[in-house]
Amino acid sequence: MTIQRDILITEVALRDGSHAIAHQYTVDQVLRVAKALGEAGVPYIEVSHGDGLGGSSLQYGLSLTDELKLIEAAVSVSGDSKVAVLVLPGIGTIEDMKEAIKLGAKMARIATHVTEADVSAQHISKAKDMGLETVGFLMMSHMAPVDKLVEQAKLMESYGADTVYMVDSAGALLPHEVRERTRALRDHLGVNVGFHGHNNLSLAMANTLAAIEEGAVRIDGSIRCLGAGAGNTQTEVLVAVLERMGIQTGIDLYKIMDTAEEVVAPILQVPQEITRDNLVLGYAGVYSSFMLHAQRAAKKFGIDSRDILIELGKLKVVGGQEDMIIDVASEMAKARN
Ligand SMILES: CC[C@H](O)CC(=O)C(=O)O
Ligand SMILES: [Mn+2]
Repeated sequence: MTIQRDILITEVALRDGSHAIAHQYTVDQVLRVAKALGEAGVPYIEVSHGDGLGGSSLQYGLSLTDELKLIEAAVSVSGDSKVAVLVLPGIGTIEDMKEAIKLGAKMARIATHVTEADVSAQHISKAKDMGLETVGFLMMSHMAPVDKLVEQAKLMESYGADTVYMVDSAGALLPHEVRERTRALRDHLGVNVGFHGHNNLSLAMANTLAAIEEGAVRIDGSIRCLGAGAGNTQTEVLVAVLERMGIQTGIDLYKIMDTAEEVVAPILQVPQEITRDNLVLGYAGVYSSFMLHAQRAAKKFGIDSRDILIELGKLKVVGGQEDMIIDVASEMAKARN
């Protein structure tokens, strides 16, 4: 039987959520979550270190478990769901993708800063050659004006991406900005448009609906908001809202709610809430994945983590510049003494 899906959801808790739990996923947790997501009918499940394949490092945070073991575990229990991997050129290599394919990964999402799509050329074309469904993932999309975003998305399309995502990494975009950007992408691309939000300003759902209304057909969610910062658009809530709107996701509402409550909630180290630090991520336009790093630096140097995040926002620090968090905190501590 073919399942009707108007919108294809990629569940990112087993990748983006890795940031929220300091990359401490165990094989057992991944087995339980991926099995339940598969049974609920989630079409795509992303599994990798939070910063993508090869991300386990002192700079980004060491994984408790080798991500290849986590991918293998997810593939073994996820049934008809496809397992996806995230790859940031400069961190994850073509060899890493080959390993993931051997284990059964079916989709690669190649992520770059919103103005640096050119560095994705080789990864996107290789991923396509190797038979993967391929997504271009333009992170920190709030940092580029609409025409720049479109230009960069077109580059990814030209390299062979099947879908290009606007990624609101900081949860900083407002609904009218998402609307305008999605419409422009829709007007200028021949491939699917996707949206990945973060809930730091409590706008992930509103932004997701704005993106869908303007033609986005690929949407990311994290179950129980298990994503970086305040998490992403909450998958089980999104399924319910879309069902009310008559939009089919092909996901079983009761099963995804049960997964959230019984399988994912016990994994959370703290509830995923819009804490003051998460709010500041969205307000200042800072990478959601910087949160735990900033909190650690705040503790070490005795600085208010909000001041560090605001300064990082002013400096327009982007992914890969995690070392700047320590620099900023130590400069602030020096200036104070
Ligand atoms: C550092 C990679 C990042 O977590 C990817 C992502 O989900 C985002 O930019 O929001
Ligand atoms: Mn994210």
